[in-house]
Amino acid sequence: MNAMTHTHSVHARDEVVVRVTGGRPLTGRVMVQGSKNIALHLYAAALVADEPVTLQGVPAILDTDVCAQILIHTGAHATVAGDQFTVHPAEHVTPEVHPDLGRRVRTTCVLAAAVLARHGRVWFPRPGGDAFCARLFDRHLAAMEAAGAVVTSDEHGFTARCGAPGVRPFTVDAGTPYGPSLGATVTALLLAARAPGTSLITNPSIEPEVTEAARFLNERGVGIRFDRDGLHVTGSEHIAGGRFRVAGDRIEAATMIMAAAATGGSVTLGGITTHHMPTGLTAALADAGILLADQPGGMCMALTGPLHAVETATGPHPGLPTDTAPQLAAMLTQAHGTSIVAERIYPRRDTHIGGLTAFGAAVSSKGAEIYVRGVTPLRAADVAAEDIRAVTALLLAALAADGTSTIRGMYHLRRGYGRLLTNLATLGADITTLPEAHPCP
Ligand SMILES: CC(=O)N[C@H]1[C@@H](OP(=O)(O)OP(=O)(O)OC[C@H]2O[C@@H](n3ccc(=O)[nH]c3=O)[C@H](O)[C@@H]2O)O[C@H](CO)[C@@H](O)[C@@H]1O
Ligand SMILES: C=C(OP(=O)(O)O)C(=O)O
Repeated sequence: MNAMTHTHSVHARDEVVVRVTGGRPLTGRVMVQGSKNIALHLYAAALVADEPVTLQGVPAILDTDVCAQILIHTGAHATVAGDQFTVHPAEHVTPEVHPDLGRRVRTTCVLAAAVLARHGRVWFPRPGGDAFCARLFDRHLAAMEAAGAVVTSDEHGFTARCGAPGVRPFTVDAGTPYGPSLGATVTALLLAARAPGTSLITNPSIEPEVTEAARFLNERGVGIRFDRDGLHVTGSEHIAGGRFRVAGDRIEAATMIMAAAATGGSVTLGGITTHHMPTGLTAALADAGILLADQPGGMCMALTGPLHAVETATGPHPGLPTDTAPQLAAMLTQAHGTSIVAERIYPRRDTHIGGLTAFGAAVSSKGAEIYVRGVTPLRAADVAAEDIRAVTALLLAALAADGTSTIRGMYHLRRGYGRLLTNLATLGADITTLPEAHPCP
């Protein structure tokens, strides 16, 4: 019998609204959670192991709960103890990614690749996650086909099936018109990890999600070498288990730094160092007037003076992460001058603009570019967020605004942040959560 202690119900979208009274500088020290996106890719990587794997420092968020249930649905035994997630390989496998839960998270294809790598066949639905624009997954299917699977689609999803003896060594390109695909690189890594021979992934992503998944596999017997041709992966017949720690969440860290900067405060963060922060992010922050420095057990930030406008663009690691651009736009409402934040990973990612405008921000978009004019005094607003980073951009605006704001769409926050609201309150934010009032029938 599989056992799991849930921190969330994975089925109910039981909502709360958040009330924020802005205008208080955020100051103090808090811990960042383990990285959402690294953890989610490691949940998939844990499925290719032949022995129990314990992931330490797992964030208590909806997406990790959903992924845990997906692993259990495949037949794996999973337990949670505090921030540790342990998965034991399945004795009796159900080679499918749960049809409903698989539509809730983005890593569906990566999870499917792990099942295919171990068991030679899998069914999976179309991936979920945020829907701010079309998010393609053709390179994931290409990797499965290159590894010898025949991939067919039905009304609800896809079947990938290899002949005996399962996945074979392959070459696949992880490049897309928007740069290397993070997810497809991990999909290819997991397939190659169990293929008998050496595979080559050309144009691989080098996001921390990839390098941590590669380190996880390498420590467990998979040969991994990176050179100018790409990632060379030599599969292993036996992939060991054991413990692996999830790195700190650089996106949550960036969010708290920007919230502190927008409110004229200063924070120290435990569980993360400047080494975890991509240089594209630290450069944009430095241009805005925010400096980061390591401290024992963490990192601190300081403002060099009033915030300045910046011109920056998201990009592949170590560029400015796309997952920080909405929060950056919110912070830049409090910077002097006109900023431009261009989105280069997605054709469009601007669901935060409407909400920021409701706070009185002078924000607009033209194609993939977002323009922010500051300094604009923000006023309280009643807004709803549509996705995970838009919700934190709106929270950040509320923290900098005059008066009490209401933010809806907390389902998106719960997907990726386990204790952001608690952390912000510890730093001095005036935040309360209330059950959402439902209209009378
Ligand atoms: C490189 C990068 O910054 N990746 C981001 C991407 O990861 P995620 O893994 O979700 O997305 P990918 O890195 O695969 O996608 C990057 C781009 O490539 C395109 N694409 C992707 C796969 C594919 O098969 N074909 C294709 O064309 C996507 O539509 C997108 O425009 O979104 C996550 C959530 O916001 C972020 O945490 C990641 O940092
Ligand atoms: C968009 C994000 O998540 P997902 O890929 O899970 O939708 C994100 O982490 O910013």
